[in-house]
Amino acid sequence: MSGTAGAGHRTPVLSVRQVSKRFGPVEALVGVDLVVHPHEVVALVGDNGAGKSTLAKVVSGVLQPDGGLIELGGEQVAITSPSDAHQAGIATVFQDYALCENLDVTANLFLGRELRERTLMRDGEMERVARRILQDLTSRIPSVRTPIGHLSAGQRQTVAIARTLIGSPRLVVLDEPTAALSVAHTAEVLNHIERLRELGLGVVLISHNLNDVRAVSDRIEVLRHGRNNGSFDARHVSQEELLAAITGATQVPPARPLGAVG
Ligand SMILES: Nc1ncnc2c1ncn2[C@@H]1O[C@H](COP(=O)(O)OP(=O)(O)OP(=O)(O)O)[C@@H](O)[C@H]1O
Repeated sequence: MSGTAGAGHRTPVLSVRQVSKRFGPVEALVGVDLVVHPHEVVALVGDNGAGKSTLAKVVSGVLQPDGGLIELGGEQVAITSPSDAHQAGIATVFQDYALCENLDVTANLFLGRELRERTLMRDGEMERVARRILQDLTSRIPSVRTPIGHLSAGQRQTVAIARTLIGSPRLVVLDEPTAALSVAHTAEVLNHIERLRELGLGVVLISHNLNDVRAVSDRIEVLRHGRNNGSFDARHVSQEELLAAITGATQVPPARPLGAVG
């Protein structure tokens, strides 16, 4: 168990320590830890209601944790809003993609962050950056001027992922990026995730699809009932071991509180 493939001794891009979040009587997260290094894809898996999306929302500033701490690049931060998260270099793709159908690829990539010279939009520059980002992802979208409404589900996911590369991201969080995609489109999205790793980013991949997760991640973190329930090197873990951790057939002992000794 436990692995940090490719992580070496570098400072983690993200360290979540003992984070908790409660919704009334529901303990969505209880003392959860999550560490992601540059050049590392960490998958977050777990059954329905395990707390995966809640953790993604805490890291991306959509929700505020009740306890625990978050470090970026080794420094403790308070991420009090999505715009805080963006400024800190955290980009998240939620399941709804949040794209505008009637706008083209370039306009969607820069939505709300358009490049301007005084009041004029720098269309040429935005198109140039859009083309470069799509190239970086080895995307097959034919033109950055294509309206989103004309793209396939897989291409829309590509645009949503490409959008994370606007600005200076260091961590990309993807919530179920291959749900509802065909086999071919899934392969394309997994390829984009590998490109994000090659570009040096840390990636958190939330997925129910264990085949996808094992294909692309370095490490797999299991959540169960809002708690960490196993950390696995993706190269060596078996499907059975993962399923056992997800379903609770194997359980990890409760984490020791921060600062505890002995
Ligand atoms: N806004 C909310 N209000 C109340 N309860 C919530 C809220 N968001 C999540 N929960 C509860 O918190 C727990 C964790 O939910 P979460 O969506 O994080 O799980 P998940 O692992 O992402 O599940 P799924 O795979 O089904 O999306 C669940 O019991 C869920 O019902």
